Amino acid sequence: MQALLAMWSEKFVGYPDGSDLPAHHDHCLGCGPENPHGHRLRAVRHGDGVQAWHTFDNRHVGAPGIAHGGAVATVVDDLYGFLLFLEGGPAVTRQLAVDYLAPVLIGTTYRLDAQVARREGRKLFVTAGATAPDGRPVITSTAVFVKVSVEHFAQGISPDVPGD
Ligand SMILES: CCCCCCCC(=O)SCCNC(=O)CCNC(=O)[C@H](O)C(C)(C)COP(=O)(O)OP(=O)(O)OC[C@H]1O[C@@H](n2cnc3c(N)ncnc32)[C@H](O)[C@@H]1OP(=O)(O)O
Repeated sequence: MQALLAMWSEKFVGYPDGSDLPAHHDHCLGCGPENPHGHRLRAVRHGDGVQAWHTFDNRHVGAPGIAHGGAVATVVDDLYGFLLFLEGGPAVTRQLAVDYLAPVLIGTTYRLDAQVARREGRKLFVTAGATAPDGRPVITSTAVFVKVSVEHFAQGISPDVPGD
């Protein structure tokens, strides 16, 4: 728990516009560099939001040549997680909606953007989208994140799980 507290306090600091944002942790399915099944999403601060460029590979295939919808949702959910570094503290996904406007193709690089649309008490209402190289939107999303204390994450800590 102490290590977790230390990790959070190191990461929830100010990030200038355009700077790289850190992974949530090394084994995070969305962005962890040590997760062999993960997406290794990298994101930067972009104004008051976050931006990423992402390419799905054959580990994430659904229909041939097309990214699995769940994989796309994972990346969008994790992208929202980068907004929390700008908010200054942790929160978790309470509700996530994804509109799939067009197939997300394996091997194509998409631009993803996310921002906080509204804050209400402990809730963050966030929006995101992904754009194809020709500028077409391929997904849009909304979500509700709820701010939590670091103690929330103690529920998942086990000595047998890598990264804990
Ligand atoms: C540092 C983070 C890394 C980010 C990684 C990427 C993101 C993730 O994968 S997070 C992991 C997945 N998410 C989770 O595990 C969260 C599981 N859920 C929980 O733990 C709890 O529901 C928790 C702590 C969020 C809130 O619990 P609880 O305090 O009982 O409140 P709950 O009844 O669920 O509702 C919370 C608020 O959301 C509101 N709410 C719920 N659904 C909706 C909705 N669809 N639209 C609008 N508001 C909603 C509720 O009305 C409530 O509002 P208020 O604060 O005004 O009362």
